[in-house]
Amino acid sequence: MIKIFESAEEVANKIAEEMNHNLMKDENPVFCLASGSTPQKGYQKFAENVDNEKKKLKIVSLDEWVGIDRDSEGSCYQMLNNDLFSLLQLDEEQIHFFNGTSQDLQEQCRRIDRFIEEYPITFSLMGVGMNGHIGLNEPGYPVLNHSSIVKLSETTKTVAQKYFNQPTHLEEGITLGLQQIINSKRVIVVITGEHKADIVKEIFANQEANLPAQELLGYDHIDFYLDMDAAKYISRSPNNV
Ligand SMILES: O=C(O)[C@H](O)[C@@H](O)[C@H](O)[C@H](O)COP(=O)(O)O
Repeated sequence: MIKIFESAEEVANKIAEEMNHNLMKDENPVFCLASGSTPQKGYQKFAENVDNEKKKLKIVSLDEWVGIDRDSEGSCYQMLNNDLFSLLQLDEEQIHFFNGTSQDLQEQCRRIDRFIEEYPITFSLMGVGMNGHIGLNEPGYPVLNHSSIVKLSETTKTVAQKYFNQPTHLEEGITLGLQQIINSKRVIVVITGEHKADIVKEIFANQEANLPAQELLGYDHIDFYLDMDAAKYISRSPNNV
């Protein structure tokens, strides 16, 4: 389902509601969460109202920049830590993240893949890149079944500079495979802001575009939540399209 909300604020409320619902309903909740700007407010709203149920939560890494230390500004870990983990005061054992500075990145992939086999993802929240990427599954790659090291597109390298406080050299990322995200029990994909309106049009109106985000269309357990700004070329009113 594609649902269009009046504002980004309403999308943030929906994110918090979905997270809360999925935390309560599963005995062993395993969340896979995008970092980045889109879900920040939703995470904060979720953190404001969550109770002791958070103790049963496990977090599995979606992606990380290769070569960027997890504790440095702009790493995927650091963004999620600021927006969610620290607010929830999660224990270190609850968080299972790729280490982008490891000497053995393949082992990082295998470690996270083993974790997912043991603890299947119950809830994934994805953003969409300006080039239609999901996690760091970039356009041009086949649908990946496992965690992988990928070459970043020029768009991703440029856009990602907004996360860093100084120009940062990025070439590769480590990411869950698109198929692993699709295999989650429940997935929501969140897109907000006028700057995403062009890519939204491509995703929903250009079947030839071959974008990673398009691989998530057509599943009953995957919903897309957009605000009116992002949806401006595909709809004139808040609604389902
Ligand atoms: O940051 C991440 O963890 C994801 O890899 C990435 O896919 C992100 O969700 C999009 O690039 C959108 O980013 P914004 O929300 O910052 O636009």
